Amino acid sequence: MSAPSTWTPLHAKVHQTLRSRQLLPRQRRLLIAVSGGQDSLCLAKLLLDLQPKWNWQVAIAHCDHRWRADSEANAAHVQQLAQSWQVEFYQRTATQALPSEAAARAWRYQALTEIAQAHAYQCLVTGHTASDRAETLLYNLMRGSGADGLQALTWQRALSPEIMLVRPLLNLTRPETAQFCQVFNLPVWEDSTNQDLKYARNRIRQELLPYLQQHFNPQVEKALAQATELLQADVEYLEQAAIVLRQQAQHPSQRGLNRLVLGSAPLALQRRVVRQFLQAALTKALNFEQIEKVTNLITAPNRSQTDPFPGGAIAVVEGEWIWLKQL
Ligand SMILES: Nc1ncnc2c1ncn2[C@@H]1O[C@H](COP(=O)(O)OP(=O)(O)OP(=O)(O)O)[C@@H](O)[C@H]1O
Repeated sequence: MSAPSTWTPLHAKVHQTLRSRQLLPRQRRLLIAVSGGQDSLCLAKLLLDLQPKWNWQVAIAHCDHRWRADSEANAAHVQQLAQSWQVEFYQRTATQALPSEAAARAWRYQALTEIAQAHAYQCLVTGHTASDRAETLLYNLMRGSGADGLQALTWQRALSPEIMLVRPLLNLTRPETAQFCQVFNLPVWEDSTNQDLKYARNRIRQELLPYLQQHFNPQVEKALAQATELLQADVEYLEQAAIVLRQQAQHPSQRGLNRLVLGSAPLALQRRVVRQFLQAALTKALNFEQIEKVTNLITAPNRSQTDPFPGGAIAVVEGEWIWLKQL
């Protein structure tokens, strides 16, 4: 596949991470999501260089959101690079306007998952770094997320029963990927929207983080990425404990929660059980206030109830039970 190249400390670091976290097992079919930016080029080069050690089958996918005037040229650039590496290349182009960053992201993950499904790739691999983690943590903190929102950007998560999303570069910083690209002379495509300060993420990257670095902690990105790592382990543990408690508290009809069982549990678990219960029953993500109203019913007087949720159900106290009822 790729020409043998120098083995750098970054190769060793990623190889070690893959081993210790068992992120990309041997012989898997990997679909690498490449935007053309420094992080995903660094990722693609590293995985191609490590490929002989792991016997993966590797391909590259690019999504053209058609957001920027140069997006077609960007896609062609990535295609050419894939060709020069002699790697299978897939591309999707948006057919309708994507009105926001969130819409673009949702479309991109959908498109990448479809490619992976159609061609039996077991792992979709992205170039998210510790710097992305630090930015996401700050962004979510300012929106009032709980631990679950703060632990965003996990090393891996299932996109479907057959496909894992894997992020092997979460312990590299953006300066490290930039340097790597420079050393190997990788043709990075500069995304002009990265400079646009109307996007909150760019302001965090270009204004907030440099400020924190200068005035508080030169290693602030690493520190924030580490905080994410700690939160992730806590969230995993709490979610597991909540699943066990929910099994004890939930009525077999799945429409009721037992207040006596929940009453003696810590608030952190009560909230999680209520959220899991509501999400399963209403199949909608609910906001903090809605979850809080049901959690308060654990100790509320008999006959207390909530306002209707989207879809028209309410939660009502009847003796030792909280019931979800359709109005
Ligand atoms: N147009 C694209 N085509 C293919 N892959 C992409 C594209 N844009 C981003 N990616 C993948 O996603 C990774 C993260 O990119 P970026 O930080 O720009 O996206 P984001 O919108 O912040 O994503 P997320 O919500 O997943 O954090 C890249 O390293 C790359 O692997």
